[in-house]
Order: sequence, then C-alpha cells, then structure tokens
Amino acid sequence: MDDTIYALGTPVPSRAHPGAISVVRLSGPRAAEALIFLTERRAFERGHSARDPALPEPRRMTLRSLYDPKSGEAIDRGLVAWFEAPNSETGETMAELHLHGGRAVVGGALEAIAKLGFCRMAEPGEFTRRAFENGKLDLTRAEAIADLVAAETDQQRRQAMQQMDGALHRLYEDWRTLGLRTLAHLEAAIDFPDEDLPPGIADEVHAGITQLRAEIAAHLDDRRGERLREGLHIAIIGPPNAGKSSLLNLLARRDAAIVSETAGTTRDVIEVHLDLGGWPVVLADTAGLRESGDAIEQEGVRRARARAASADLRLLVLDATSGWQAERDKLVASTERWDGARDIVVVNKIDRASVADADVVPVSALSGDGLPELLGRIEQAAGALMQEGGAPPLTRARHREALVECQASLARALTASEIALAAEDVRLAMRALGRITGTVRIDELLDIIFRDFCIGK
Ligand SMILES: Nc1nc2c(c(=O)[nH]1)N(C=O)[C@@H](CNc1ccc(C(=O)N[C@@H](CCC(=O)O)C(=O)O)cc1)CN2
Ligand SMILES: Nc1nc2c(ncn2[C@@H]2O[C@H](COP(=O)(O)OP(=O)(O)OP(=O)(O)O)[C@@H](O)[C@H]2O)c(=O)[nH]1
Ligand SMILES: [Mg+2]
Repeated sequence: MDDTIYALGTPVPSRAHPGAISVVRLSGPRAAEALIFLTERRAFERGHSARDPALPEPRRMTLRSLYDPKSGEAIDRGLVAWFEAPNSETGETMAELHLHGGRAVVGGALEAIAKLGFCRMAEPGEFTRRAFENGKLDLTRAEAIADLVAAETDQQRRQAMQQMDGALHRLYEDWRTLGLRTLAHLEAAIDFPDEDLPPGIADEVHAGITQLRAEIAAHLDDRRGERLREGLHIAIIGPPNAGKSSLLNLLARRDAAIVSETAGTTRDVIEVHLDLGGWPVVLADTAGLRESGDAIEQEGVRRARARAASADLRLLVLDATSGWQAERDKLVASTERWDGARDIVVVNKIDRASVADADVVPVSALSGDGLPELLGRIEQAAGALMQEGGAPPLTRARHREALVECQASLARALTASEIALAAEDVRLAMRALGRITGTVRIDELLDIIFRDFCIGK
C-alpha cells in the first residue's frame, strides 16, 4: 500500500481502435509528485517536492504538456487532474492523465512514469482493492464495480448499480447485527453460569436464529441475481428436423448452427448469447429427441435432455407438417421440469401448414413469420422468472457458499446441547456472513476476488 501504482484505465489502443482519449491513473503517496515531474519540464533532474505550487488545484482538470522526465521531450498535451487523499476513489492521493488515444502516446506516457523510478504497474483490481482497504467500499460493492464493467444488458447494469449502492451490503450487515445481538444474549448466559437464563431469553434467542434462518433461506432460493449475471438459460428442444437450429439462427441473427434436411443433424449443444429485451440470455440448440441406434446421436440426445432439465426456460419446437399434437404430448410428458405455465411450445413451418391453437406459438423459421410474437412470449416468461421483488437478489456463488455455511452453523446452534456450543455456532455463522462483505477479512479470499478484475480497475 506504500507503493504508488499506475495503469491505463481505458482499453489498450490498437491500430484499428486508437481511441480518442486514453486515461492513465496513478494512486499512492507519490502520485502528486509524479504529476509534477511529468508536467514540468526538467523538474525531475532539478528535484521537486509534492507541495510545489505548480500542482493545479485538486479535482480540477487542467491542460498541461506531458514530458519524458529523462529527456525532457514532450509526449502529449492533455488534461490532468489530481485528487488529494483521502478524497479519491482509492482513498489515496491519485493523479489522472487524460491523453490523446493512440499506441505511441499511451506507450510513451507509461514509459515516462516508469522512468520516474518510484511507481510500479498496478495488478488487476489493485485500485479497487485499495479502495476496499481504505474503507471506501465493502466487498459486495467492489464486486458490483466488476459486474458493472462487465454488464452487457440494461437489466445487468441495473442490478450492478443496486449492489454498488450498497443494497446487498446493508442486507448482510443487518443479518449480522441480528446474529450478533443473539450472540450477546448467549454470551451473557455463559458468563453467569450459576444463574438460570432470564425468562424469555431462551425464547428470544430461538426466535432470532429462526428468523435469520428463514430470511437467509428465502434469499438462497432466489436465483434472479445469478441468472442475471450469468444469463438466463433457454433450451430449444424437440424432435429431429423440426427446425430447432433454424430457429436458433433466426433468433441469433447469424448462422450459428448447421441446418440440413437430414434428421439428426445437430448433436452437440450449441450456445449463443443474446440480449432479449434487456435480459441476458444463453440460448442453446440441442439434438433432436428420438431413439437412435447411433451412439454419437444417443449421446447428443442425452445432452439435450440434460440441458432441457437444467434450463430456466424451455422452447419445445415442433413441425407443423407432421402430427405435432401427438409429438407435443409425448415430449411434454417425458421432459423433466416441464412447466406448462411458463415453458413455450413453438410450432414451426407454418409456411407449409397452418396452425390455429391459442396455446402454441406458430412461426416460420424460414420466413420469420411469428418471430415478434415468439420474442414477446420469451420476454414475458423471462420477466416472470426475474420478477423484481423488494429484496436485492443473491448475485454470486461466493456469497451463496458463505450463506450455506452460515445456515448450517445456525442449524447446529438450534440443536446444540450446551449454551457455549450454541454461541460458538452462532459466532461461526456470523464469521461466514462477515466474509461476504469483508468485515471479516481473509487475505487469500481478497487475492482471489481482485485477481478477476481487469488491470486498471
Ligand atoms: N476520470 C475518471 N472517471 C471515472 C473514474 C475515475 O477514476 N476517473 N471512476 C473510477 O472508478 C469512476 C467514478 N468513481 C469515482 C469514485 C469516487 C471518486 C472520488 O473522488 N471520491 C471521493 C470524493 C467523493 C465526493 O466528492 O462525493 C471520496 O470518496 O472521498 C471519484 C471517482 C467512473 N468515472
Ligand atoms: N418450409 C420450412 N422449412 C423449414 C423451416 N424451418 C426449418 N426448415 C427446414 O427443415 C429442415 C430441418 O431444419 P433444422 O433447423 O436443421 O432442424 P433441426 O430441428 O435443428 O434438426 P436436427 O438438428 O436434425 O434435430 C431444414 O431443411 C430446414 O431448411 C420452416 O419454417 N419452413
Ligand atoms: Mg439442429
């Protein structure tokens, strides 16, 4: 944390995408000093102090030339700003160089900083990690920043923003406060072993733990957040040759899957990522469902069934020209987790046979007829699955694991044979909760979390 770190905060400029502007950020005790040496020609040789009046007012963008500290050559003329600790993103002194985009400018600026000899390149996520270390944000907010940068759809961005505002942090800290209050009751009872528990305390402890368990259980059941981060999984299933791959290509607007008149063309699961009405979707095409003597096709059918079972939503695609009602009844009955109220039956090839049935969505993957209606139905089903409630959703496997551990400890506390053991279980449960927000810090965990960030974040 004593180091002054620096990194390019914008994408690496390439020949194809030089970028109009590139931003380099520095953070640490010598960031302001670096800015002086970079913006005052020859100051580096002469020597200068961070208190030098040549620094612009903090938080004020100022147009300056940027010089190589060794040669004195001008590298660029751009806007610079600095932030005085602790009033910055990281809580440390920070400086920003807003350069012209382009590889030579950015390369020259990074080299110039390196030549100062007292700054080093930042590790992935190191800026955000410093913000965490300096108490600017908790781990759930730090993770929300990574999610915000990764967000590709409106709904993903909304969720990340909600988490960045501290919605999850508040939820988990409120639970911890409740648990710690219960723990205090238990500890009071241990400290006075000769006395009976005051009347009502045992009930209060029991009620507190039970309430906590119920709230955490409801939160664990809520898959909205993880679905939104990872994408809603939709599986296209149906008999061979019904036009499943054709439909996937139509929805993806590209030739992602091979289409042919031969039944049994698709064997592997083929995934495409789509934005359907703001919902991130992972749409999967699968092998046609039929009994087959071919071992490879059989494996494809096994994968298709597995995908149908694990998906959040299923599209059953049938062929309008060949007894689709009987096929539908058979496949609906044999598909695990089929939900008549939510999953969608699509009857394809209506360019060749008309379909009048209010319970199915008629389409032609060939002509595109019925596509708007199908998209409407999918968005409606996605909306129902992701229905926004008041409580912020669980968003990460890391949080889920800690909450599952918390639940197990609370369950043990309820059945513990001694008060001291119950107290220890509640203490463990609260440690698990504290790990989510970082209130209980574990260095290895921090390494893992911030390693997944991009450099410069
Ligand atoms: N130029 C620029 N744009 C950027 C960033 C940046 O670092 N530089 N950010 C990088 O992520 C994001 C903004 N995040 C920021 C978070 C906190 C502070 C900050 O100065 N916080 C102070 C003062 C708060 C205030 O004035 O209300 C503080 O917390 O004490 C700045 C940027 C997005 N845009
Ligand atoms: N007339 C007509 N033909 C279609 C339509 N959709 C698909 N086809 C044709 O039906 C045949 C099968 O299409 P695919 O998309 O490969 O069918 P599939 O369900 O993926 O088949 P498998 O991968 O073998 O299970 C191809 O010859 C397509 O051109 C449609 O809406 N109308
Ligand atoms: Mg296919």
